[in-house]
Amino acid sequence: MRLHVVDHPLVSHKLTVLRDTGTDSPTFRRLTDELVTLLAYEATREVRVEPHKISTPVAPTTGVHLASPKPLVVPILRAGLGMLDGMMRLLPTAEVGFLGMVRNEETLEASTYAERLPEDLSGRQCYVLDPMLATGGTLAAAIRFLTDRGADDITAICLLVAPEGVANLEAGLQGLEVPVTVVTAAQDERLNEHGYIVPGLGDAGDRLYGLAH
Ligand SMILES: O=P(O)(O)OC[C@H]1O[C@H](OP(=O)(O)OP(=O)(O)O)[C@H](O)[C@@H]1O
Ligand SMILES: O=c1cc[nH]c(=O)[nH]1
Ligand SMILES: [Mg+2]
Repeated sequence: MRLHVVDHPLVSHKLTVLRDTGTDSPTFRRLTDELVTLLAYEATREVRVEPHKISTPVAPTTGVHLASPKPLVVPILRAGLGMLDGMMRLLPTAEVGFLGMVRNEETLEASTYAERLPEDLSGRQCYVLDPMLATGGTLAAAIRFLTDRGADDITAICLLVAPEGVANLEAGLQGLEVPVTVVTAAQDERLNEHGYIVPGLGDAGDRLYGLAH
């Protein structure tokens, strides 16, 4: 597994505002959207393209366009939904599949409550969207879903990751042939005793979609 921490002052600036307890839900949603677009630029560096002939007003030429089959974008509900528009801004013709997953806050085990993905993902590049990689249980389960259906290349975009979650994910993916990359704005210090990322930003789903404050 490859971990890519995007090192850019604008990413760090926006992330700092996002973390702040004083940032309200509308601002949190807007910053998430902006951050995802910046991360998506890095995450799509190896998106597959194929040659494409066009004519400019001056001359014929050969450029590229997205290869077929088109990439699949998979937001993990609920919090990953807040990342979808920022991703689709860069990949407007991608297909979108959905996974609904929730972590039990006592056991920290992830379970799946909704799934709407194409049956056959053979040869597909997949982009998984989830703001938080904490224990890594949710992302590991999502990646298994996709590879079980034939996905052959997976990139996850996470706003924040915890070192423990990265290590767990790496261990959980042992033996998997499919390349997996995680692109993130920051790797934080650790998890606390409740499985929350420290310093983190709190509960991403609540901050995106919970009661406004
Ligand atoms: O790495 P893990 O320890 O599995 O935790 C990370 C998961 O927890 C959060 O979702 P949550 O379960 O809170 O659901 P929500 O998006 O509906 O708030 C987050 O969006 C991740 O999906
Ligand atoms: O810090 C964390 C950990 C899991 N889920 C969140 O939303 N935040
Ligand atoms: Mg949550």
